Amino acid sequence: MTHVLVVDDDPGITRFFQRFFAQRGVATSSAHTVEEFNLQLEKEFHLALVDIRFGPVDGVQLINQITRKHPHCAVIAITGYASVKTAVQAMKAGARDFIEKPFTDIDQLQRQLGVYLKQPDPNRDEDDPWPDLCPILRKIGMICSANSPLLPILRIAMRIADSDIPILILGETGVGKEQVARFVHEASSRQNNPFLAINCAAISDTLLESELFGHEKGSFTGATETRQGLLELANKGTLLLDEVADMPVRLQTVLLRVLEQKEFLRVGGRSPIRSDARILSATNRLVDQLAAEGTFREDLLYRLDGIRLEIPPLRYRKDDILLMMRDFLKRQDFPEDHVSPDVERYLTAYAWPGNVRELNQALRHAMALAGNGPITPEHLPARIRHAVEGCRQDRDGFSWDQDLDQLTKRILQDWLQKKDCTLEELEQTLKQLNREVLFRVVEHLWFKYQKDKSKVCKVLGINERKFRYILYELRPDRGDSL
Ligand SMILES: Nc1ncnc2c1ncn2[C@@H]1O[C@H](COP(=O)(O)OP(=O)(O)OP(=O)(O)O)[C@@H](O)[C@H]1O
Repeated sequence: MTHVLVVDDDPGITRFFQRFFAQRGVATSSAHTVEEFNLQLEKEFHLALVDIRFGPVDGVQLINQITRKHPHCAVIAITGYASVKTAVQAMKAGARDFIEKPFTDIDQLQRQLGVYLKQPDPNRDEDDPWPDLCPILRKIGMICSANSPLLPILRIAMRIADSDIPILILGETGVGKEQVARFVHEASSRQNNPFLAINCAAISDTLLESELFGHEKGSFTGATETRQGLLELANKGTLLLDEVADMPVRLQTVLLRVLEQKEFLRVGGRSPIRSDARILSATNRLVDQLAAEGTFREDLLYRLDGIRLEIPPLRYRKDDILLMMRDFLKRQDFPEDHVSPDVERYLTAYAWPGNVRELNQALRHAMALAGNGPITPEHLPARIRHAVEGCRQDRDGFSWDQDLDQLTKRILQDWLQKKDCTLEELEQTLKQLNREVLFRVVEHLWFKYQKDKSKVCKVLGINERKFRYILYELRPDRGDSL
């Protein structure tokens, strides 16, 4: 018999669920206190509903405990309407979904929870482990393995796809931010309308303005006819502002006004235009730092940053690397068994600073060199071979030298590109480097110990409060994601 655990300090809520599940032939246990929770944790259950405001205790911690002790148990967070952000944090901690109090729509609750009460289907297609996500992944050609740290992010994306919460997608270059934006679009009821993206870093201030908002005929030299902008074209669909942190400051001000007033003017236009485009934004920059330095408007950041989806770097997604490799070769009709096992070792040991984009390039390179023969490590780009062969790896095959070398180079290169490099700036750059290295250490341990905060703290020799403090000190933009 299916067994559900309800963790809520409000007896009204536990009684409600006891009745709800009894009517559906499901046994329920409840926990109103931490002591009761600890007792229940030792028992077996298939589904747990956890209030994220559980008295003095952080419900997210309880979710963590359940998912570690019962990895196959689905956990659903219970949240008040105003705390969707916290619910998203709960999903980052391993909850599969969240339900919002008060429960007024019983049919909706039945639909949401019913999925988790079903017995596993013996005929289930093993290639389709998440029937809700897989059709979308297939449609957009996106790969995500069952163990991927990307999976909880996609679950969150799926859950908030139809809301109007602004989504800010963060992650290193080539990690799949645009793919995730497309996923949000496809998971929403906007899917049959356009999905458009614009790179805010790639074009000049005036061209970007005209691309975004359109222009009237004759509004500037070369404007020979009236053109709609992307905001207008994406009406009822989705517009991704890629590299949003690089948007020129003047346009940031215009965009903020447009988001506030919900209407805009074409360049040279007089009549306000309304667009029901859902705006998503993405960046690989440290956006909070830019806001603190004044290069990115804080009020605009606040507007765009309803919920952050942090896309994990490819080096923490080793199963994804192998799945992507197989998928790539399959699409090129390259026989899968034509790849030497050593290649897989190289691919999973490399740090992939250019993430998925770099992986695809490396596979293209290897295929071209291998011709009709099997792909061996010699066919991989030299930088990958050298990085893997020349580096020290820890017991998991993680290559610190490579990862930290690349990080150092990137940060110092950024510094060198500044026009007048003063000593003071160098000092700041080195401080930033220090922080980044420390953050990488924490990030690495976080994934290594499968997000078990207490284990990470033990290794670092600090308590959990200090851990949070360090994270926010190091990278306020990423503290949320760990
Ligand atoms: N999970 C994935 N499965 C399959 N392909 C992917 C995945 N993630 C990214 N890609 C591919 O990798 C390439 C880069 O992805 P994308 O443009 O989404 O990254 P990005 O983070 O937006 O990059 P940038 O920072 O340069 O804007 C694209 O060709 C995309 O199709």
